[in-house]
Amino acid sequence: MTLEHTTLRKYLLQMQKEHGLDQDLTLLVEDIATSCRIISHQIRNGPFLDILGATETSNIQGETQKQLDVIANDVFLSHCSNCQRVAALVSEEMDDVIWLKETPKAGDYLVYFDPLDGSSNLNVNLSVGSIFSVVELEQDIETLTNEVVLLKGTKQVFAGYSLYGPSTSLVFSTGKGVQGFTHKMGTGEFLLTFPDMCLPDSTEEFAINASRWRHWDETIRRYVEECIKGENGPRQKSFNMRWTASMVAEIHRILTRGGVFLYPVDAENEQTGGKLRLLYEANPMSFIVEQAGGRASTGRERILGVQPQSHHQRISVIMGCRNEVELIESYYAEQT
Ligand SMILES: O=P(O)(O)OC[C@H]1O[C@](O)(COP(=O)(O)O)[C@@H](O)[C@@H]1O
Ligand SMILES: [Mg+2]
Ligand SMILES: [Mg+2]
Repeated sequence: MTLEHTTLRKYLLQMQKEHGLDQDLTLLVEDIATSCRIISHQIRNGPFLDILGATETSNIQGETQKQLDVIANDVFLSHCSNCQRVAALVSEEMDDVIWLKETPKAGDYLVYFDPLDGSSNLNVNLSVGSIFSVVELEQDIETLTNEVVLLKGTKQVFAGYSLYGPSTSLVFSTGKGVQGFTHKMGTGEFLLTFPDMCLPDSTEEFAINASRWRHWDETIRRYVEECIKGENGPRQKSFNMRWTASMVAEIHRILTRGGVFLYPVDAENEQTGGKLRLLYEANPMSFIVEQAGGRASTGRERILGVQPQSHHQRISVIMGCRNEVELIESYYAEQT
């Protein structure tokens, strides 16, 4: 049977049958897909509902919340709590871990999410997304502490994102490659439109917020400078650059046509460890990128191997086509 245009339900059932995908995880993935469908609808009707603006509240990271950050968070909260195996939820928009079980057991799930990524793009009608990740507990838990949710990205059993662009995409991995679905207007189904998404090893496109040049360390400056020098520089080829200020849009473009994405730790953000959050931005995207054949690194180590220290921890992020990420890692190795 060809998988092309298979519905999400059919794909998940096939994964259950052929790869032993857990039935509860299947239900959770469907709840996540429902959340994305609802959020997509809210975003597309945002101007009518007058919900594109800011709230008067800030999240734990000190960022002003958009109304849709809060709405999207509520949607994820209510739908991801449906699955009986979910023990806890961790969100960019919530200060604390939300515990759904008092005594979680081995096999229960922890769900991490950035309900709306790139939300500064909302009121200019550019792409935003949601990012999500699921980890399975390896042991029974007797005391509920934040340490319980501080698990390495290598422990993820599912990670994905939804991109609310010209169409709504749902891209995820259960550890068996990366599958891209598109929300079909009219029926509301997610259909498999981009099976087995793969990254090429090389690229001629990079993505970085170049306005931060003055804050970068010498490795990042060297890498970007060499790209910009084009055919006559050490790379001997011409590079293109993109920056959409939405990690989801950025990674989706890279999965589709190659590239490398950088949001490195720099002199301005080093006190917090970088800009992007490890548990619900860097880890899920690293899982996807690795599953598509790419590489995800802090510049000095594999992101998925980093032991989290706190649930809103930030980290340096360099991910995408393997050759570029390895080149930057080799530059960092030379620096020390
Ligand atoms: O505004 P900057 O510094 O370019 O940062 C853009 C980055 O910040 C983020 O928007 C952070 O995500 P949130 O909108 O979830 O806070 C990334 O998606 C994006 O890569
Ligand atoms: Mg984000
Ligand atoms: Mg966000």
